Amino acid sequence: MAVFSLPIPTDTNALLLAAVPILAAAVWYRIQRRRHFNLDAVRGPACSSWLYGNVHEMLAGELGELEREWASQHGDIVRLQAPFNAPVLLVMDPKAVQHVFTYSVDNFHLDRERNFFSEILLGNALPVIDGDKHKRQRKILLPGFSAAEVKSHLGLFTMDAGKLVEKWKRHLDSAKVNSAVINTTSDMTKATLDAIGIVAFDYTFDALDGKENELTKAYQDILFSLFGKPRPQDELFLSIMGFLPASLVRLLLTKGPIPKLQRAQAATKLADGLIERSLRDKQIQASVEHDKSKKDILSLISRAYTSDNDKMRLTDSEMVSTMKTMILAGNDTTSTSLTWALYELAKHPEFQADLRREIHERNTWEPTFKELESMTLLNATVMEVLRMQPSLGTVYRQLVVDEVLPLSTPLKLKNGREISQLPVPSGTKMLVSIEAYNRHSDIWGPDAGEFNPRRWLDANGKLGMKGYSDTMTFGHGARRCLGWRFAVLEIQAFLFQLIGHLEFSPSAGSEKVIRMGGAILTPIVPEEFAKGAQMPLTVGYATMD
Ligand code: HEM
Repeated sequence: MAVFSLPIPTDTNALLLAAVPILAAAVWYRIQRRRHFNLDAVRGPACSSWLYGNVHEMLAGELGELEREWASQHGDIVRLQAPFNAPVLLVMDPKAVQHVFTYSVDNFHLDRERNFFSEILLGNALPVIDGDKHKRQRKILLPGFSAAEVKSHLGLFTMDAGKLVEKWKRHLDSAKVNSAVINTTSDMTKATLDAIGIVAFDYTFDALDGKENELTKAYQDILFSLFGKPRPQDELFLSIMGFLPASLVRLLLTKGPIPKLQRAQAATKLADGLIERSLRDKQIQASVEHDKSKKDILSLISRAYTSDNDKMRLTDSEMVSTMKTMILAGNDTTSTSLTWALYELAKHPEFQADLRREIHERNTWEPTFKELESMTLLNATVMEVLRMQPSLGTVYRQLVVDEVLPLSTPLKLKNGREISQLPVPSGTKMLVSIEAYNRHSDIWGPDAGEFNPRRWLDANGKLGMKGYSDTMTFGHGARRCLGWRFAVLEIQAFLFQLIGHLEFSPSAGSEKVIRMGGAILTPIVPEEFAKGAQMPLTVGYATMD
């Protein structure tokens, strides 16, 4: 019998039956391909050191510089090298970045080794935990960050911004000058620390008034000193930690003679003491008075703490960790964004003048939440600054399952083959670039690298459809920044006062400023690296219309 005369199954069941082995073979083939895909096939820059790798070159440089160069040579996913030739993927492809954030808590965990350092500062807080623990804690905290709660802090933000304006005006008056160069970043950090102290746990730092406070000093530049400008041997140290059990690493880091970490330990000890004292007072207040009028986050959480529902109750150590997170995650990020906002506006004087006009048109120094929300240029400025200058330029992840990354643009491999999705094995480490997403020309057009707040406006000059969630500045998905509404309102309120009252222009120092990533996007004058964050701008009185 000829082959062609073999009976061909014609009914649906038989067709399905025949399709099963074919489908199974296809699935098996895909799984095998995923498993056996070798990341060495992904292109990346040459690396001269097997021992140190080349990740540190990127983290120690100006944010975005090397990333852009590598993307133009190798594509939007680049293979870098950690010490001992371990692959690290630099992820800049927009679809892949979104995918990582969306599945962060389950599949793309925090980087194990870097997380040990965050743990020293924060304990078992939200930005340090993964999986179900993370989901539970986030559910408890979310109500404290709702739009209604956040609105109630506007008066405080306006007052603190007013204090900063007064301080800089006093500086000009006492020097009897109309303008002077001021290191804006230093006072900005103090002003936002004062705000977060009250907002988070009703604590008065009075940092802007120059009150000596051990905690203020301990937290000054702490993230930059811990994570900023890593050296090759720091990356080697991290890699060696990867071979050790977690308990031994924790022992080494907490008891070892590492100056950076000793400073972090000291800051943590101080913060723990202060927060534990405040916490005890709040718990007594919450249980005795049932005072629902207090809006600070600690009061809100304390009320939850007295809840009868076990699942909705934070433990003592979780409460302390949460408060430390508010100070660390909420302060440097916001003050940095504000500092970069002044820098961008100083470099764009016409736009600064237009924004000032919009502020003066309000005829008030105490705008309501609704008024701030309705201000076209103010919101366009905040969105554009957050796009161009994301406080966290890069986040670190480690895959805990085999995954396939979807890609916006096909990726060319070393052998010339193009792939439209990238299989990545479990355990792979990744640097996920928020900055690359925010400046990607496929999303933002050919002028993606330029500061242009008007890109947020439609043809009628009104705020268009895009909003704060269109950039990756606050992350995305299950780990999206809990405090984004706080940050946006605080930045709006501060810019309203600062631009309304004062005028900012570049100085000789600000022309030299570079953007250091690694930790928080920090403005640094390279030849004065030891001085830490600096943004020297010329500050003068604004012309009142
Ligand atoms: C401009 C200011 C801010 C920026 C750019 C920013 C950015 C971010 C980003 C990118 C993440 C996600 C990190 C990741 O996926 O690994 C994050 C998480 C977080 N942020 Fe912010 N943040 C800002 C302000 C704040 C403020 C004011 C607070 C609190 C008052 C805050 C609290 C948090 C917390 C608790 C998390 C962890 C969320 C989670 O893991 O579920 N942030 N932030």
